[in-house]
Amino acid sequence: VGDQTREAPKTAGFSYDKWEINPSELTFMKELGSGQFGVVRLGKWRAQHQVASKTIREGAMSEEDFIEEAKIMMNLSHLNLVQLYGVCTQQKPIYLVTEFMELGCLLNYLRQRRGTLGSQDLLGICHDVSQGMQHLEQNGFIHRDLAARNCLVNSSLVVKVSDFGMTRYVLDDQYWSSSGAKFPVKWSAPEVFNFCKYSSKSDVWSFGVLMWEVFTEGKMPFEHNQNHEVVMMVTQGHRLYRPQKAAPHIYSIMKMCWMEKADERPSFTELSLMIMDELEEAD
Ligand SMILES: CNC(=O)Nc1cc(-c2cccc(-n3cnc4cc(C(C)(C)C)ccc4c3=O)c2C)cn(C)c1=O
Repeated sequence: VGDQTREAPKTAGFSYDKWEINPSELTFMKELGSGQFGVVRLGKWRAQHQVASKTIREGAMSEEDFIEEAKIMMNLSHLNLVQLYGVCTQQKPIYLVTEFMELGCLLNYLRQRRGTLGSQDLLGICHDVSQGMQHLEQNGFIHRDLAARNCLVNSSLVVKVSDFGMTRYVLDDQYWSSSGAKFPVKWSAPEVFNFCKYSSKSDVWSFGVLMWEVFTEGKMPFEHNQNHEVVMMVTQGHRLYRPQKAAPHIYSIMKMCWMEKADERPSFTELSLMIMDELEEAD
């Protein structure tokens, strides 16, 4: 009975030996939106598993490099990382199949629920993200575009980090050149917007900005400033203000993430523990 009888591995992929998914076992339903690589749809695998499938628009991604990396990404499995289940590369366009997150992106979730979330809820969101990022850090994996827009929420209100490492495969140079209009300057550490020096410590800087997004319930960082002004302000030592919903202790965690020197910023392991302490303290 083919691989039906062989239990699929508990880890990421559906298929047994390869990380290829047989497209004939996928059915597509409603469109979820479109991102950097193209349209994303809700789908079903073997008629019962809900999945998200990302169609990769021609010319949007350096596909060979990605397919090489995909095997590694599929081994990154954690409760707070959106699981990559497999790829369909035997036809054009190729598509990626991932875990489906019912409530969509964290940024919209925060904006839609503005005023309804207590600081414990907000802290719980930050803890989820720090746990996922700790797993990436432990595996020497850098996200490069951590922000509330790149996190997703499921129906159990678990927050997961999405599209980690994917910026390396974006072909749109408006996106990845630091002077490009789409470059995420407001989430970037100084060593990133100056020298494109990425590390887990530059992800920590972005995590501090994500905490600020969470505690402002989805505000745009430096909302009255353009990217080039933010580069100057941050270089001169200016930082985002304390959100009203963030107690001084919480704000001090954000500020640690924004230390100018990367090695003075905490690790995700330390961040996770500090946030856990704040969560328990309030209980
Ligand atoms: C209602 N539920 C849902 O909508 N659920 C879901 C929505 C999306 C979704 C829908 C449209 C666009 C994008 N999207 C957004 N930003 C992206 C950013 C990048 C980088 C490279 C710039 C970081 C790459 C791809 C994307 C991308 O595909 C996503 C993640 C993905 N998943 C798994 C869901 O469960």
